[in-house]
Amino acid sequence: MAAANQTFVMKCGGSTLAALPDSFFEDLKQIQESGVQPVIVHGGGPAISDNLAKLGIETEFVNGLRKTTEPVLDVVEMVLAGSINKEIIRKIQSSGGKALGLSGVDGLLIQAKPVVNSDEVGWVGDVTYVESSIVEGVLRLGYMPVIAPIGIDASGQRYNINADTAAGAVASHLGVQRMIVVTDVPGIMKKVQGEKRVLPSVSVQEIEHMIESGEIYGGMIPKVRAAINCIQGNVQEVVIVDGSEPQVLSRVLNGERIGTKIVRM
Ligand SMILES: Nc1ncnc2c1ncn2[C@@H]1O[C@H](COP(=O)(O)OP(=O)(O)O)[C@@H](O)[C@H]1O
Ligand SMILES: CC(=O)N[C@@H](CCC(=O)OP(=O)(O)O)C(=O)O
Repeated sequence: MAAANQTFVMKCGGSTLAALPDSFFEDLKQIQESGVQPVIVHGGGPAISDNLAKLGIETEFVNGLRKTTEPVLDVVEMVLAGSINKEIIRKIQSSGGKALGLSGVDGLLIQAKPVVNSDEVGWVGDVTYVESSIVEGVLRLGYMPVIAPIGIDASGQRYNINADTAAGAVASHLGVQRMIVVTDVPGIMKKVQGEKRVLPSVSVQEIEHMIESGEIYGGMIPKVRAAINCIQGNVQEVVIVDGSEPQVLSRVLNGERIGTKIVRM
């Protein structure tokens, strides 16, 4: 196990949340008990899409970002800060862990401004500041913070923030060394001699090249962009892993080579 009192950020994607086995949450509880402090930022894209469909509200993505009108924003907040956040809290508590749910709106935790192409995507935000003292306070109380990626600005306007982007910003502002991105694929994959393989590590340059060539696309793009942004600061490495791998979190914390590591080079 990694050194006591080490804090790491874990981003948990909507693609994998429902399928995470009980053993994932047991692992999380053991990590917490060992004194390593997880900070969770979660997504929930598929659940948002399901709820919008049920309500008959159309939705579309522009370069991986959901076009967010006022009615879409209502559903995004309801699903992320409501049902998904509380489902994660219940699962952690059922496994004996201690968790406290927050959205980025609470205590002005995630402050945001409109993204540059807001004329295209509507109420989508970029993070301007993270009130890390709130996260640190929750950790001091002995709870793992579980954060829904809704942002807010000085006027009280809410924003829909991509969960990878929010997690990267939380990691940067907290100054943690490691961010673990839990998703539904075993890492960044690349075709090598006709066979798809997981890349054990990848540099910023290789990522840019793979985006250009179309080998990295869709939901992987905000992940690698967030990773690139945070490894320019204090964060030393971002690891992308599959949540269905047994004890994936403690294996990463123990230094096992699993998934794809994005490192400064
Ligand atoms: N090079 C790549 N290697 C692995 N997955 C990739 C790659 N490029 C794109 N993807 C896609 O990214 C998806 C993960 O992103 P996403 O569905 O948004 O997950 P999450 O909900 O965890 O954020 C994978 O399921 C896969 O379809
Ligand atoms: C702006 C934007 O696209 N926001 C995302 C927020 C949720 C998210 O990012 O969830 P995943 O991690 O499961 O993809 C959305 O509305 O789907």
